[in-house]
Amino acid sequence: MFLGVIADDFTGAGDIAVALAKGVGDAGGLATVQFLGIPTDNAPVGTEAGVVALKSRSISSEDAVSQSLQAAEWLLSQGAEQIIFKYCSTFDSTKQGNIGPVAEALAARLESTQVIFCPSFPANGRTVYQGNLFVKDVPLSESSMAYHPLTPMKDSDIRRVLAAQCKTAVGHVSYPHVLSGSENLTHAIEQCHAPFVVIDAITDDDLLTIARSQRGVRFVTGGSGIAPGLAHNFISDGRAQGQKPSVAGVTGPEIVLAGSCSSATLGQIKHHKAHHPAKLIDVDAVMAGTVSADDYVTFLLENTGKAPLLYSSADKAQLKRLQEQYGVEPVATRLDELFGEIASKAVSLGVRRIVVAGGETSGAVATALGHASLRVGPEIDPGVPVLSATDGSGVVLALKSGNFGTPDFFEKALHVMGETP
Ligand SMILES: Nc1ncnc2c1ncn2[C@@H]1O[C@H](COP(=O)(O)OP(=O)(O)O)[C@@H](O)[C@H]1O
Ligand SMILES: O=C(O)[C@@H](O)C(=O)COP(=O)(O)O
Repeated sequence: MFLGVIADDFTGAGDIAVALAKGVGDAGGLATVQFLGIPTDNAPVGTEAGVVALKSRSISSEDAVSQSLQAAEWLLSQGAEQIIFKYCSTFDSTKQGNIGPVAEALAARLESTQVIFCPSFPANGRTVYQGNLFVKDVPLSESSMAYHPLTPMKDSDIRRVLAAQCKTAVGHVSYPHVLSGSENLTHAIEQCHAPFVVIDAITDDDLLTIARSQRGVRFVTGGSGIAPGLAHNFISDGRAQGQKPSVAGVTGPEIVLAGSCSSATLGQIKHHKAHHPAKLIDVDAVMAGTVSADDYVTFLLENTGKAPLLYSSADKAQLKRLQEQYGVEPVATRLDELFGEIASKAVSLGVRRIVVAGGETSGAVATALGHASLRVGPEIDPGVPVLSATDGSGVVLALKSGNFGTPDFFEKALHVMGETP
């Protein structure tokens, strides 16, 4: 294993896994496997990049640090030379962290005196300029991320967001240094004299420059945007051959589950509902215990073949009412459990293709399904691959970050899952 990734949620893990597997242009990427939780066994022979998916974004900082350190130990034991801490391209975090505390702990373990922070992901409209994160043409704090159910992002200046989460000094390397090429950039990073360095990046070319500057660096942090270049470092050095991600297609019964309340998912639900059977989860009934997973599984199984959608997703006003009435954590936890239970019942009854919208929701579903690892297949939309269980169960998953994907994503995902390379 050349590269080891610790991802703070399951959709983010798939996002970076496909970026590493694709690499740069025709040169291809690394043989990448995504692990669900901290593995107990060795990685499959031939794994060049291993991505450990944690569900550590919204848990306590202590737990996030402890799990991330354990993941790092396993990756190091598999031979990983470079460790990446992958967080969201919108820097999703709570007031306490967990980006800052986890990065501090990993930097100490890996004896890194300087660490870059690079969430930029231009393919999905996330760029960083003057230390401020933009989502398409608006600052982060004016995007829908300001209303996220668990990690509302109210400040676009990620230098300030990071500094508030940790004791380590946070510096900044500005855009002109990135434009000046990787050698000059390396020098600018050193000159910054702060242990944590936020770097501006607007285009994919900028990310390649930044990735080149990180060749041989033991610890890097970022979104998935920087990953193709980091994979490419091993290919251009002649250490890996480069390959294209592919997995065998599956055409079995299908379901779509959405727990994300992000604006892209709300648009995808609206689009999908117009032509497919869809059911909204009655959150009040769930909280009162008057509906069960079985009720919803029945709806899904009655409609397989027609791409049935089950969703809890709510708009800003509904979300506010539900969270005020039941509490943010209790309602999210109950819905995550429900989605997990529904998915595992559906698989036991023959469902083989599952599309999930939402990072936490995907984490709950994938954990409930219990696959130890997933092979990375083709990319459906930027940052969302087909993932195929390696345990012979024939299950394929598409775990979509809330704000990723075109309006027709759900149908498209089911179609790509069925394609054989
Ligand atoms: N109607 C709802 N009311 C309150 N919370 C909800 C509702 N629907 C979903 N949630 C919770 O909101 C969170 C959405 O987060 P997530 O799945 O990570 O989506 P995203 O990828 O958009 O961030 C989940 O924990 C989910 O259980
Ligand atoms: O980096 C990204 O934007 C994604 O990989 C990601 O982590 C998004 O998080 P969710 O929307 O919570 O899935």
